[in-house]
Amino acid sequence: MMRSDHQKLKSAIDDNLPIINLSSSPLERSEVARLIVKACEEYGFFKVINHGVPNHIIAKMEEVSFKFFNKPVTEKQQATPFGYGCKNIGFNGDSGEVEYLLFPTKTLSIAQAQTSNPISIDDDPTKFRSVVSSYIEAVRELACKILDLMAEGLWVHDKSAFSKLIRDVESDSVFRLNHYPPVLCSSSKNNNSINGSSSNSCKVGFGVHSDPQILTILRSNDVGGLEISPDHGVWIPVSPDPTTFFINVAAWWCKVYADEAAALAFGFGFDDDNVNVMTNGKFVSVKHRVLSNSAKSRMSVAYFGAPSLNARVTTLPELVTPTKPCLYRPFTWAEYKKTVYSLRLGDSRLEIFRK
Ligand SMILES: C=C1C[C@]23C[C@@]1(O)CC[C@H]2[C@@]12CC[C@H](O)[C@@](C)(C(=O)O1)[C@H]2[C@@H]3C(=O)O
Ligand SMILES: O=C(O)CCC(=O)C(=O)O
Ligand SMILES: [Fe+2]
Repeated sequence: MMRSDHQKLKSAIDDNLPIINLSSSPLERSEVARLIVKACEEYGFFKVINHGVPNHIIAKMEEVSFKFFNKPVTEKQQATPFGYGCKNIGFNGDSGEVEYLLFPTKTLSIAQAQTSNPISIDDDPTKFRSVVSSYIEAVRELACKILDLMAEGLWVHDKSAFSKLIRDVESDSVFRLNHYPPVLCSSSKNNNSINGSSSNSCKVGFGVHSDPQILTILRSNDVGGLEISPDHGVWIPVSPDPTTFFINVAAWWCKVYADEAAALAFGFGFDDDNVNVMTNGKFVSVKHRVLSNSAKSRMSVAYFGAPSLNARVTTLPELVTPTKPCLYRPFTWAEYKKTVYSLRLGDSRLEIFRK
């Protein structure tokens, strides 16, 4: 990372995370778009206020999550076609002090169709589905609003170029409810602690990773634990704020769209001193993790907006010039996803797609 970038980051950290106010007037829209792009450049992570998601939808979502995680394990395991998991994350040996419900958003329509096979997820199964459907619809709108502003801030010709990927009916978006039960921090050596050392260390709820989709819309209850690492070796605790949403930008999207978009928009070249995955396009995808709380349960809800499996991800034509060629070969979301799911949480995934 260049020295000036490093300093910029440090001063921004002291001022806390970027906060984007989405209730701006039409006149302020271009300024909001600029601030979003700046936040993506410096952190790949920001929080939004005045987001427009109705409080009652958020409150109901929290209520049904709480109710679900309070059920006996055997009941939670029967929550088909929704995928319940406990401690094991993914298929390659990652684990954490977390239980979760994870499913593609399309599952809801499948569940709707399976009326003969009721889902034991709520005393009233239709309530769970309708609460989750309304929540997903609302956060998808929020994601689209943000993606449109990003396109605007990057001077991309087609302002809906990004949002239309997740509006697609075949979108491969994913929804996840996480519950981190209270776990005592250990003062002895522990295999599942942050560093495995003998210091007073907290257990890992969700290990270090970056999210693979286009954009993540994350909300939690008022219990902390989430930490982000905008700079190697630096971990910043994110104060919980249940009235807001936290936004995470994914790495592949940054590379295929934003590398050149951001470079052109901000006058940075690809031949800067440190041409690498994270800084190449000046957008970053933040590494994050969750540490368990020793006294309270953390609950989080994440919507991971993704394109359809066969969406071909290429650089937008207006952003390619003879002197700013595309650095990565085009790939489909299916190809990228397959790679991601064959790897561990913290593994790096993008080099495979370099030209
Ligand atoms: C270990 C893994 C879990 C994960 C798939 C992966 O192979 C690597 C990425 C992980 C992640 C992180 C963000 C989301 O929570 C998630 C659903 C995703 O799309 O990628 C998870 C995957 C998972 O839990 O299955
Ligand atoms: O629980 C959280 O705050 C973060 C969860 C997360 O990073 C994820 O589900 O990918
Ligand atoms: Fe994540």
